[in-house]
Amino acid sequence: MGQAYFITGTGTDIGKTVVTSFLYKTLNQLGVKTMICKPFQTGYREDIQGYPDLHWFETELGVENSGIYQLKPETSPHLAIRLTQQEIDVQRILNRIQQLQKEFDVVLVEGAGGLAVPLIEQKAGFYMTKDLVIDAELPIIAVSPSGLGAIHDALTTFTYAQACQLNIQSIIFNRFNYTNEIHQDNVQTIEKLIAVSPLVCLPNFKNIHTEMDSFIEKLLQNNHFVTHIREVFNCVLHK
Ligand SMILES: Nc1ncnc2c1ncn2[C@@H]1O[C@H](COP(=O)(O)OP(=O)(O)OP(=O)(O)O)[C@@H](O)[C@H]1O
Ligand SMILES: C[C@H](N)[C@H](N)CCCCCC(=O)O
Ligand SMILES: [Mg+2]
Repeated sequence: MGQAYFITGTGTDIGKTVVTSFLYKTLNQLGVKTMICKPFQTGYREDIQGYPDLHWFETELGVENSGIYQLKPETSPHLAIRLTQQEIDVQRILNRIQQLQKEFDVVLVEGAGGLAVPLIEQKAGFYMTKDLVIDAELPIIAVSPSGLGAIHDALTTFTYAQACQLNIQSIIFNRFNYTNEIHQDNVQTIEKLIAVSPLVCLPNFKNIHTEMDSFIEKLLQNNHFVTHIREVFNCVLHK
């Protein structure tokens, strides 16, 4: 039986899909049978005649059927559901994740937006992203930017996760500027504040389509990284 991990972040547009793709490629390189699942995708895009994350996973990684619910309005899931009157069955999501865990060693489940996002508005209140994480019993991998403002965003996300008694397994920084003092200090300061060591700092790729593979190739020669990713993914790695 494999394990699913929830990929969340400090907000929308911060790189969850890019990080999910990075992890998918890296784990596959390490012989780990990996799949991606995006339970809620909002924001239909006319230019691609589809949904951005699902389209990315298909065109960049060849991963099909990563979605469960797609909603056209480019909004929070709870509002898109209200606007479209789409029926949502949480059990369908839980069953899909369960089924994928039977078929794969690792399942990367990407959230919609940041961690504190409402998914479904119910009479009794909101079914939040954290409720899905709890119901599906998922450890979390958080994605954070590293530039100015990242300390607040990362710390509030982690504090919210702790308040919800969620397990933050690891953090990955995105669009990291290796020569910038603020970026360097932010990563160190955030690590001190949340006591979770970053798995990797992804650079701001000039051409993400061509540069990520060589970045991963170099990284896999670093034994410290391979040991660390082995720990994060609970030694499901075969090699
Ligand atoms: N490290 C990076 N290098 C280059 N481009 C990046 C990087 N990270 C993100 N991007 C680009 O920034 C945009 C937002 O990234 P991404 O789609 O991964 O965000 P997201 O958090 O998944 O957003 P959403 O909340 O909509 O799912 C995309 O166009 C993506 O290609
Ligand atoms: C449309 C966007 N790209 C994401 N798919 C959904 C973002 C939800 C954000 C909710 C909020 O924090 O206000
Ligand atoms: Mg995304």
